[in-house]
Amino acid sequence: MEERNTGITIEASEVSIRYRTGDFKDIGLKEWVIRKIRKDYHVEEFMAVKGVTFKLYEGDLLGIIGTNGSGKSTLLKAITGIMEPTNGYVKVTGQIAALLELGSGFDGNLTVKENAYLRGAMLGYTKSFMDEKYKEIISFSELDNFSNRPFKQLSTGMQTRLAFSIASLVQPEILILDEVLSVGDGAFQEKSARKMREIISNGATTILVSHSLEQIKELCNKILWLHKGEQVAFGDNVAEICDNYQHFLNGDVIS
Ligand SMILES: Nc1ncnc2c1ncn2[C@@H]1O[C@H](COP(=O)(O)OP(=O)(O)OP(=O)(O)O)[C@@H](O)[C@H]1O
Repeated sequence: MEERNTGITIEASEVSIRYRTGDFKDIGLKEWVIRKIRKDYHVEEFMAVKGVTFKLYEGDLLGIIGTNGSGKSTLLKAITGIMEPTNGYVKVTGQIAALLELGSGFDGNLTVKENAYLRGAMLGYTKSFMDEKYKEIISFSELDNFSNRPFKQLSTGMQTRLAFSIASLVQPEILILDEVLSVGDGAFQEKSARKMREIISNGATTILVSHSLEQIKELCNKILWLHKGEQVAFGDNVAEICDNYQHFLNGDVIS
């Protein structure tokens, strides 16, 4: 197949990501001194992602699958720039709207409205833009009656709806969603899937981490399967890779 070079929005090349635990900044000065004296100071290193390589083009919707701890969220952190790859590189062309850990970027004691503005500011939206869009956000997330309630009174599903509504408000060039669409109820899942399709049909590249193979098959045109940080498969044969993964989960032997 002819290689297209234009329109690449995300390129991951041999990306490996290492976590270090127990080092100085993790344990603090006092514990470090004690462990040094006891000759019990070790830094543990752990490769969470190992040599992942893929390219995405405008309009691609990549689904990432893999069992717990396979490195999906860690890879997203490298794509969004929260973490630097230890080896390899990630090149991103375009503005990213990412919905990673739920609740991060929210303050439980502030109201829903104040949190919407706070989150908006974190995504780079101005106050006047938020003034203009707030009604749309609150109505899309079906939280019209909760505007002045403290954020901590919202259920996890409600929090997700708010976060999704804010992140998807503008037309991002790249949309990254980590396990968030499964949290809302069925009706909201449908609505957010519709919204995602709208964003994608306008040319955005989307990455979706999901444990729902049905959702991946329905939405994605590309798929990446990670296992213990390794790339088991990447391609556009979404149904086939999902089936192989299902066999793997069932414990069947794959020929
Ligand atoms: N801050 C950290 N320090 C050390 N190890 C970490 C850290 N965060 C994650 N890990 C480890 O890295 C590996 C990959 O974690 P990651 O969260 O990327 O997996 P995941 O595929 O997103 O899992 P899940 O499906 O459970 O969300 C796991 O073994 C995890 O324990």
